[in-house]
Amino acid sequence: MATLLKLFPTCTWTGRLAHLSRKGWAQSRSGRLLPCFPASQRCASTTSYLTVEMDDNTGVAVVTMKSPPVNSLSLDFLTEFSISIEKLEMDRKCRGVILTSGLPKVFSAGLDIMEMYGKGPEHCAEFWRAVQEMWLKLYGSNMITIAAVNGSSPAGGCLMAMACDYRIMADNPKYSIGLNETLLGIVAPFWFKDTMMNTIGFRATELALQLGLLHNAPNALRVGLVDELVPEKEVLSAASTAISKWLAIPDHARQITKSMMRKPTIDRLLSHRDQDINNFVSFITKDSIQKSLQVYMERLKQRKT
Ligand SMILES: CC/C=C\CCC/C=C/C(=O)SCCNC(=O)CCNC(=O)[C@H](O)C(C)(C)COP(=O)(O)OP(=O)(O)OC[C@H]1O[C@@H](n2cnc3c(N)ncnc32)[C@H](O)[C@@H]1OP(=O)(O)O
Repeated sequence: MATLLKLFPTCTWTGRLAHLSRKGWAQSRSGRLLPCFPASQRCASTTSYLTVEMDDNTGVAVVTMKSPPVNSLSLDFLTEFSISIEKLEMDRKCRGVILTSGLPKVFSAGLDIMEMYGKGPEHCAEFWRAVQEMWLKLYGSNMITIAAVNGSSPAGGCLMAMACDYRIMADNPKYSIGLNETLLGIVAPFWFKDTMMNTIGFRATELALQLGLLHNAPNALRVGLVDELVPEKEVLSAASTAISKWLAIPDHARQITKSMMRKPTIDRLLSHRDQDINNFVSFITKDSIQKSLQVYMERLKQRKT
């Protein structure tokens, strides 16, 4: 408990653990005093954008993104996200993470466009490093990672989901997922492309990236961008069921296998990290690209009227 309190300073215990720590014993029917073990030990910590609920019994943490209106990935959000994943990674009891959204209709709207619009080169560089960090933490995690995609998930939101080991999406044709960067007049970087290729293969990625395809849920399942579709209300419970299969595999064997599959892709970014930041900064600060972002944002806002 001490370790978890160190990791989650704002931690509040739920279930019967608080009761146990006060009393610690229960009376059996025959009247004997028996040590009382809690049925479940849950620990929840909340930051500005995330809630992390750790269940010590299962070793699974549910990370819920809650940054209204659309869970866009701002610099602050990304920083908090990476810190939370790092903390879970260091927690020896945590073997798996379910990533989901606490907002209706949206898993994540992807990178916060306002972090890339009208900002100077230093800010853009800091932002891009945070985007890289989020991906490195998630794609390179030793933990089992399941994305419970309970809403739309364009661009950076899709990257987040693809960085997980398994994706379950709400069976709602109104929800879409994909790397739609070209629709904004921008280009998905090589490691976004690599992540998608590793997920759905070369040809499907070539089509998806050039056309900026946002697949609705049934199409996402068809191309293999998600692994399961379930009724919206069941996304989280389906993720719990799915993760139990992964938990049954010995950690060391699963982790080495995961690393074998993902390391070359991760190493490619690590060995070009600064160059990738410089590319991003010089691309995104171009007047023509700034104009494209402005037009895209205006269209987004007009859609509502
Ligand atoms: C060399 C490499 C160079 C560059 C690489 C860059 C890679 C970029 C990756 C990205 O992730 S770019 C972001 C792409 N994201 C999108 O295109 C998503 C846009 N949003 C939507 O499609 C929808 O908002 C939605 C997610 C489907 C949700 O729809 P809904 O109807 O529920 O909400 P609404 O559209 O009304 O939006 C509410 C509110 O939020 C603002 N918004 C939406 N998305 C973003 C975003 N990504 N960043 C910042 N702000 C966003 C939207 O404008 C509305 O604002 P308002 O209430 O003030 O009008």
